[in-house]
Amino acid sequence: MKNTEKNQKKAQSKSDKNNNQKEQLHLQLFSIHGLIRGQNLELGRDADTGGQTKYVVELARALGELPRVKQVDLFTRLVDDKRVSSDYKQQVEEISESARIVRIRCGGKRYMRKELLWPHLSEFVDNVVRFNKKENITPDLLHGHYADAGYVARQLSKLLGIPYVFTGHSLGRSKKNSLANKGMTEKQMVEKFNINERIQAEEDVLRTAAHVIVSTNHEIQKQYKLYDNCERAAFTVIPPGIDVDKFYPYYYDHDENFTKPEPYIQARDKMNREFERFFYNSDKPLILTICRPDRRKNIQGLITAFGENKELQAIANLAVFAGIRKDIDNLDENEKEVLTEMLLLMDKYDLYGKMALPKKHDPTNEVPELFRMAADRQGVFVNSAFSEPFGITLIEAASAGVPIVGPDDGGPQDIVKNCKNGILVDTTDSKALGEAIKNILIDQEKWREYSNSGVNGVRKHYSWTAHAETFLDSVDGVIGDYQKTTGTHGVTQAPGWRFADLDKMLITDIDDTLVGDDESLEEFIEIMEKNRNEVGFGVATGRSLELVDEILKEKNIPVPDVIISSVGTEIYYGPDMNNLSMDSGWRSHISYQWKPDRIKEVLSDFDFLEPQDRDGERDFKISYNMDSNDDHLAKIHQRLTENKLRYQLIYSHDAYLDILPQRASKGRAIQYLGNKWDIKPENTLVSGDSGNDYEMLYGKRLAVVVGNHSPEIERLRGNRRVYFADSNYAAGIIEGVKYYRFMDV
Ligand SMILES: O=c1ccn([C@@H]2O[C@H](COP(=O)(O)OP(=O)(O)O[C@H]3O[C@H](CO)[C@@H](O)[C@H](O)[C@H]3O)[C@@H](O)[C@H]2O)c(=O)[nH]1
Ligand SMILES: O=P(O)(O)OC[C@H]1O[C@](O)(CO)[C@@H](O)[C@@H]1O
Repeated sequence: MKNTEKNQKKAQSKSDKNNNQKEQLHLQLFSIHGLIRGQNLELGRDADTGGQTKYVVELARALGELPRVKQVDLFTRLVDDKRVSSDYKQQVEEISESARIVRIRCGGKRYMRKELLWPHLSEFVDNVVRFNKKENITPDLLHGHYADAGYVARQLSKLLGIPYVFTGHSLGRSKKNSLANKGMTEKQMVEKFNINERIQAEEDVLRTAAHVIVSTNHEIQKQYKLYDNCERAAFTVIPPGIDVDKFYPYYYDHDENFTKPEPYIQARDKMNREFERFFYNSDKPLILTICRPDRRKNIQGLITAFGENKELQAIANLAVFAGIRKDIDNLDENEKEVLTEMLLLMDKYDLYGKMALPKKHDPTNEVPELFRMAADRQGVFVNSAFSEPFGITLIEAASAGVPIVGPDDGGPQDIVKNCKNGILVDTTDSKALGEAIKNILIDQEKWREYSNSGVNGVRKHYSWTAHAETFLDSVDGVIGDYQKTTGTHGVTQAPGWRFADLDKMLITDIDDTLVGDDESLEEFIEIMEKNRNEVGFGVATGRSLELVDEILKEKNIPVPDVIISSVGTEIYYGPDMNNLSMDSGWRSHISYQWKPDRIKEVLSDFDFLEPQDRDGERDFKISYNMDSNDDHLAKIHQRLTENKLRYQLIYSHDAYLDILPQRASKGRAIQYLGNKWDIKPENTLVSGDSGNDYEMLYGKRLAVVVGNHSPEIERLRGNRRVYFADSNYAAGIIEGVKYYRFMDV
């Protein structure tokens, strides 16, 4: 299908969608950290696998069940690492008829903690763009989960012209405050958690997301209120749901007509045996906690509360399920600290025989069963976190019929208001925590009341089906927002609208290639415009963006679809010269090991280098004037390598020296564009005239060297995919276009 037709159809289908609410939707969810799969989630495996992991899988399934939804893609990171299951290296995993997990490469193959993923997020964005183009998908809505996926969804939204919504799960500013209260310095937080980048991403998301979905009102009032852009965000409160079939009430087991599923029978048996290993008397009421081994969960507070309260120790046992571990020594520093402190406290209060710290458990069958075991033993579930954005464990406990004790800060306040299933306390006060637990344990009537109303409250307030329906209702208007960004010809400013359908592009150098002869330039423009629907038009030049603008205006050249400027260090998308969008993925790609200040510093004593005026300098280009002298170049190379700096030197016209990041060049920028938008090198025609075009002309692309080329480019002659035109300037490009039969002439 011709691209004009494709674009029209696409615009038509989008406007149909806006008019016909019954049109089926394609939703894309993002939760980057990895270790997400359809079955047997490894919750609590580490600090990054917990409530959010479960939330996104269950949300994807629930959305996929709605009649109005055609497809849900849940994107996460592809991990190919012997230390984790091979399930995580499968690119696509169907998790229901209309929902699937799509795994995307970014930052190599190894599994890594989420804070280390920030430098690689642009790669994630680019690979999603490519995946969608290959699969011919134009999603209707993007949904980022957690700050990093918020960043990804925002970038995709800009590139593709599609609205996005955001769910935070846990917020950087709250974490920063709580770490500061614990005595951590800002420097440590930046080093360990990349906290400021995360907070900046959250601020940006609040400014630009179409909706911010939160689980509770408290999240808005107490957590998002800490953000400068809070007032600009459109919040929607929708609590998550729970699988009530899995977390069924404990008393079902006592009904002779109920057939307990086999996996739960086995799970109970196994957990009973586990308790036998730890407890003197494992029939005593059980104080249960299940959480990630994260300092914020304040497990130490709970052990202290139990340790300090002899009465509590006399009436109950404490079981702490804090993730899964083999060897604490091999864990990440934060988890290691939490677990070590737990063991030290157990020893300090001599809790042997009264406290269990099992090394592993299975979140799929054993966790639901553990809640029921706690209920059967007339126990209590405790979430002792300092604060909790929501607290899925509290609704799991409610659903199974265990009363709860939780923090009087955050989501638990909404949960207890709805479910009336327990007591909230200041969890930093270990005495109060211990007393609250004891008060439920010793009061049978209260226990039963909390247990029953928890079971009923969860079924009334926390359903994934209701969540998914409310979600769709609230984003309905947003999906219609396409039109707001639609330009006069039905094409939006977002490059995705143009590039998602393009299979071919022509990219040319400007000076002495595209311009030089006005007559043939005019002819070239005519040909290009005639083919513009099928073929993207780009320029790749040493000029800065401002100078590109100047020459385009001077020569009446239509605004290209893409401008690669400043020797390949910047990529911009048209079509509106006053509103170009920069490719931030490219920016982030070339920023790798780029240390401009350090470069300037180590070269500062070379008096043969004269810095060019500030106009010549860009974020990714340092420019000097320098007389021709081989010795000078050698000295610069030596100085930069001695200082272990990564760079490229481009010396031109025997006068100008540009120092660029190692990864930047016109050729690599074109290759990057081809990869991102899935345009094959064989469908990319490039043209140039001089030495600084050499690297973009060499390779698999269809290259055209214009007749008026400089001698240094002669070395390309004889290459299969390099055509040397006889004609000069734009006429040479036209000759090359004809030679390759690249487009209608
Ligand atoms: O060793 C463990 C630890 C946790 N879990 C499970 O993991 C989930 C934990 O969820 P939650 O209690 O909500 O805590 P977080 O992991 O901290 O989740 C974050 O994201 C959730 C979803 O938005 C919010 O409810 C939380 O407040 C927020 O901190 C629950 O299903 C637990 O049963 C296990 O199975 N085993
Ligand atoms: O401590 P943080 O960085 O706020 O993150 C909380 C973590 O808990 C999770 O719920 C784990 O699934 C994720 O949201 C996140 O990885």
